Amino acid sequence: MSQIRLTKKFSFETGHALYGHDGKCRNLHGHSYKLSVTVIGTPIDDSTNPKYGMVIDFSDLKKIVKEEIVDVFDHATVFNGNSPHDELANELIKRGHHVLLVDYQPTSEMMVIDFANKIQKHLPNHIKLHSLKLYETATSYAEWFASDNPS
Ligand SMILES: Nc1nc2c(c(=O)[nH]1)N=C([C@H](O)[C@H](O)COP(=O)(O)OP(=O)(O)OP(=O)(O)O)CN2
Ligand SMILES: [Zn+2]
Repeated sequence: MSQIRLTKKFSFETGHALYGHDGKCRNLHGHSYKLSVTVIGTPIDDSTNPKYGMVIDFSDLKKIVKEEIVDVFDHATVFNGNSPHDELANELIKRGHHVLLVDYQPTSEMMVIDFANKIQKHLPNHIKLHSLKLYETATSYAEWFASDNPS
């Protein structure tokens, strides 16, 4: 049976600041992130299986990505918890804001690595994460490919 790549697209609005950056991105600002998630596998060959002909039901892929990424990052502000921004973040959390303290600099590169790890943990064994593409702006994106990152 052929290997097929399947892609679903997501979007979410997230704020961030790059502590120590030597340009405008050190300031608190936000993006309308666009994330494309591509998995690879063979379509189910059992006509009695309700998922017959599918690599993965798009709605099952959506559930994983929504729970792990979209619902967590949407309308949140992401700060590098390993930087002095942790003080500001903790003050915002105390005041009831949706803040994420991550253990990395929240660039598109580092976010796409985090997302790959989160998605991989929830995929069934027979389906592999092929790649992720994360648009931070209309003209800037980071990509993660499984083939570039053998485990
Ligand atoms: N390698 C990276 N460089 C930058 C990142 C990043 O995540 N990885 N992030 C930023 C800023 O957060 C922000 O995304 C600005 O990006 P930029 O493409 O410079 O945005 P512009 O609005 O200037 O885009 P134009 O389309 O060129 O106007 C900075 N760098
Ligand atoms: Zn930015």
